[in-house]
Amino acid sequence: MSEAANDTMSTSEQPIVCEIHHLWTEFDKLVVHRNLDLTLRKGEVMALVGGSGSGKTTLLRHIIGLTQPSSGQIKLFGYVLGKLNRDQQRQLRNRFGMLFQHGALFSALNVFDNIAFPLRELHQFDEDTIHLLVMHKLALVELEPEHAQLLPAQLSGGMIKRVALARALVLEPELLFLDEPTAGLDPDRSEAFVELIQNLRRQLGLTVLFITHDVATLSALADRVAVLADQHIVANCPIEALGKVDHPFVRNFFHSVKQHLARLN
Ligand SMILES: Nc1ncnc2c1ncn2[C@@H]1O[C@H](COP(=O)(O)OP(=O)(O)OP(=O)(O)O)[C@@H](O)[C@H]1O
Repeated sequence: MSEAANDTMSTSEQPIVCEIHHLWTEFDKLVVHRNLDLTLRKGEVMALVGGSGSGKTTLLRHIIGLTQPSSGQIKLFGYVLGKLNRDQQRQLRNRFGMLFQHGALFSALNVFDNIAFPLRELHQFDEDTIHLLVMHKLALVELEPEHAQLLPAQLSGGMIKRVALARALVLEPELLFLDEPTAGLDPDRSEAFVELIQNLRRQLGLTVLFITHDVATLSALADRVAVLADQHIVANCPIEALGKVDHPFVRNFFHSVKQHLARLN
């Protein structure tokens, strides 16, 4: 269980941040989501797990409004996606940050300009303020000021994730989405990145939804685990409670979690 889990035992009384009802996604004849429901509350750190191709990234893309489901409803902070005017969309967009699996940094922009990008798009801040905000976020993700001038091609995998995280945090979002935050990192870097997210969660009180295949990342970070299988959420509970769920994917998955926890003890 994550060390922050005790602090969030009362999250069942917290406001709902993201609510998904009766969601269907179909690509031609392929049904990816069938009547899927999911609720995420303020302050929760939820892992979304499922087999390869089960529809995790597609779901995340729907939640952040990059793509639309075939039917069903997604509410973020109480707003129904698809029913917002441009201003509301922009305001909503500024309340969450997204860390894409491979960082999705702009290769032609240096670290500073990558992190500054969402700020400059707002047209609200002068360059002195942007400088302060960017350098603050760089320090927050434990990178050095001199890293600001480097191009993405000059960064290690772990540094790319940190810069992408700084960019995701630059507008001070309440909600953070992470797609495979530790994929591609060696175990040491992966552990360091998990620690960074734990620290940020404590400092910023973030709500987090993250996709992972990595049992170590999941065990260290998640308060709850939502399991996507058979086109819908078959379990949504604290890690320990997964053992009570009678589903073949969940059984196998829980077995790997237990093995991991046994290795730690
Ligand atoms: N735009 C699209 N058009 C057609 N099929 C798609 C599209 N996007 C995703 N799919 C299909 O939807 C299914 C779910 O894909 P998705 O990437 O969401 O799975 P995932 O659970 O994130 O997988 P992984 O863990 O391997 O990253 C896959 O079969 C994929 O091929």
